[in-house]
Amino acid sequence: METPYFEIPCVILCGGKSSRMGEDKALLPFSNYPTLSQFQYERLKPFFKEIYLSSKTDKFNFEKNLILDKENIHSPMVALKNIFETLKNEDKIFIITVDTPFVKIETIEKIINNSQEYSITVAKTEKTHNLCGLFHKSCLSFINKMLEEDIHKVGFLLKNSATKELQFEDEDEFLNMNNKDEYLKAKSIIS
Ligand SMILES: Nc1nc2c(ncn2[C@@H]2O[C@H](COP(=O)(O)OP(=O)(O)OP(=O)(O)O)[C@@H](O)[C@H]2O)c(=O)[nH]1
Repeated sequence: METPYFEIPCVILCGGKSSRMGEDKALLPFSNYPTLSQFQYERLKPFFKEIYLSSKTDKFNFEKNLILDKENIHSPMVALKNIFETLKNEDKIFIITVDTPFVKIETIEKIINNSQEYSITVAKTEKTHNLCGLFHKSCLSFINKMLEEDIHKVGFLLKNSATKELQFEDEDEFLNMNNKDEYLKAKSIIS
């Protein structure tokens, strides 16, 4: 099979509070990398025309492209706003979270290839993976409207946009690390 290459940017969300983890999950060691952020960045980089980390501060100790949030409040909606405003010449951006290191490239390819007529195309297994998918810049006006009204739920954005939820079967692929148990589980899978 040919290695995919996507002519769009990918942005990895790394600026959350990590309150359930108790420490910044973006900076936890993972696999052979000093941090999960670097793992996710290096793993996805070869497949996209550009790759970025989205965060509140430059807390990363490696060479990378970075998009800093302009607002201090913790919210993925704030991150999405800053991403679209920074990459303003891009129509479509692939968004993924730092804490989902097992999402397959074939899955990303399927999402991108099935996104044509939608504003947002995200992965779904039993639940919808709101921040694993392709977002079109047409979302930005609704994101701004939500932020004006202090609404921060990504689910609300999806419900009110032309969203396609693409079904996948492998739940393990979407393992995300919110707490220490999930981190230990992910580490045992990767090593
Ligand atoms: N850039 C940026 N990313 C964010 C922000 N808030 C959340 N994220 C990212 O969005 C993704 C989903 O966040 P969650 O895992 O639900 O929340 P979290 O804040 O990291 O963790 P909890 O405090 O335990 O809920 C993660 O990859 C976060 O790093 C933000 O304000 N700015």
